Amino acid sequence: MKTSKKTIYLTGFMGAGKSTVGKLLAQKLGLGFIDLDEYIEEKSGKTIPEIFTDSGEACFRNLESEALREVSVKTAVISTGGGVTEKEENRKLMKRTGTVFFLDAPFYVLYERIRDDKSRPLARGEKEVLRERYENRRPGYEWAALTLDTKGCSPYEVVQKALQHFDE
Ligand SMILES: Nc1ncnc2c1ncn2[C@@H]1O[C@H](COP(=O)(O)OP(=O)(O)OP(=O)(O)O)[C@@H](O)[C@H]1O
Ligand SMILES: O=C(O)C1=C[C@@H](O)[C@@H](O)[C@H](O)C1
Ligand SMILES: [Mg+2]
Repeated sequence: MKTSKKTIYLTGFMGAGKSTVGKLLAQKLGLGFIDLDEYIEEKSGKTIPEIFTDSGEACFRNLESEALREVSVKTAVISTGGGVTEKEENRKLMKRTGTVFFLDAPFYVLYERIRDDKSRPLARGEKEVLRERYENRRPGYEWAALTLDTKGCSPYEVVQKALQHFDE
């Protein structure tokens, strides 16, 4: 499938490279870049760990959906948070307003990328609980229009793979 749509959503589990790849892809396409997690942090004046600690995951999910609605009118590469695909309303909104990519990798690859980074509240707990979350979320990710396998690829190589899906 080729795309010419100007709003690009990158989805996938924590550590898939959405933020890293999104920034590079936006440069290559000459589009703006929005990182949904950073957008939420700027809007709320709190870091994501602070939001989770002060208000809990359910509150974060509401802020996330609200932020997604706001950015969905932009022409940009939008790197989402790892849990944005959990809600059907978010998946439908992304599909309606842009092209959705799924950055895929096996759990063990992702775990190695995120295990020492404490900025993700949901990645701080037990490895097996995180693996279960990954398995439960896969159908939501697989719902994307385009899947990019990132295993063994550098972020630059993932960008090259993504670019193959765009019209000139
Ligand atoms: N293709 C890749 N190969 C190796 N390391 C990568 C790759 N993509 C990202 N990384 C590294 O993995 C870590 C997580 O990447 P990044 O923050 O982009 O993930 P994310 O998908 O945005 O995660 P989150 O859902 O938590 O926002 C970073 O240290 C980044 O440098
Ligand atoms: O996978 C998730 O649920 C999350 C991923 C991050 O991008 C942040 O949105 C937050 O840490 C939650
Ligand atoms: Mg990110």
